[in-house]
Amino acid sequence: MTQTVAAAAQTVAVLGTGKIGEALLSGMIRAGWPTARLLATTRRTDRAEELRARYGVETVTNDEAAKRADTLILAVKPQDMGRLLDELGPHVAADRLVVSAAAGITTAFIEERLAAGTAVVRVMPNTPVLVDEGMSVISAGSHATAGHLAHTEEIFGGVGKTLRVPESQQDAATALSGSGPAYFYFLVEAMTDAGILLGLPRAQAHDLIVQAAIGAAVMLRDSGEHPVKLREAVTSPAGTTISAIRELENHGVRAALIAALEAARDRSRELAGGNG
Ligand SMILES: NC(=O)C1=CN([C@@H]2O[C@H](COP(=O)(O)OP(=O)(O)OC[C@H]3O[C@@H](n4cnc5c(N)ncnc54)[C@H](OP(=O)(O)O)[C@@H]3O)[C@@H](O)[C@H]2O)C=CC1
Ligand SMILES: O=C(O)[C@@H]1CCC=N1
Repeated sequence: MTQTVAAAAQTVAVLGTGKIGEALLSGMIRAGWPTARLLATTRRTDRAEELRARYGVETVTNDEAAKRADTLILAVKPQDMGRLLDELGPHVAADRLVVSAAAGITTAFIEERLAAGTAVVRVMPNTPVLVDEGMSVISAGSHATAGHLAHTEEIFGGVGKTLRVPESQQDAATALSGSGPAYFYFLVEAMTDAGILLGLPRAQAHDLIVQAAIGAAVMLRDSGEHPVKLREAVTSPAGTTISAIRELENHGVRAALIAALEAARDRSRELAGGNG
């Protein structure tokens, strides 16, 4: 997908180019950002070499990224954020936009460690940005303007959908959307094991479940129907599906999912406190 990048004159740096940082970097390149306008930072030189070879982007130190980039996307682990901000603080001019993709880290946590008035935006993306089907949930910090939010949407909108929420909803959004893909992979893994139990070869079981997941996802997205209605259409009287649903209810799968997402939300809330 090649798009016109209105803000192409802007330089964007990804600081901490691991799994999500690389996914974003590759997505921005697919969306038409000139590599000359992108910078990446890493902690290890072998990782920097890998990124240069794979994408042709310049890799620099965190200080240099802070000096040269208009927008800094912070993609280190929440536990590394305090240290990174201590390192960056003196080098980030107050006219820069700082975007954090870290779970749990509040915009206030970042603002306190940067020059007064620096614009900060908090974003929770997810790994389907790798296939341009990401979801990025966006909240403004106290100095971020409509222009800063629009610029952030331009970056993340190139690799999927975006949604603005008040920052008070970010931990919940992280539980649903940031972590969300992992729950579906977990279900596919478990259902493939069930296929083995029922005597199917693993590859065939995998293909059947993945296609069921894709079909169900497209119907959920495109039909406009409530999931209950879609499930009822599969569930024939005295048939196979209701036998399975009874077992899911007997095993408390609905309650387990609610508890799981609540635990993810609570962990997100804890993470800003994990910086020392
Ligand atoms: N993975 C996901 O699905 C999602 C992750 N996130 C958030 O993204 C962030 C990163 O997660 P993820 O990509 O999974 O983790 P990774 O560990 O893959 O990426 C973090 C990267 O940051 C590097 N790093 C750490 N400190 C520095 C530093 N001071 N300077 C430069 N680079 C540094 C690490 O280097 P090294 O390799 O040497 O450790 C690592 O490559 C987290 O805050 C997470 O909450 C948000 C949404 C989804
Ligand atoms: O597991 C995590 O903490 C990160 C944040 C959302 C998805 N992965």
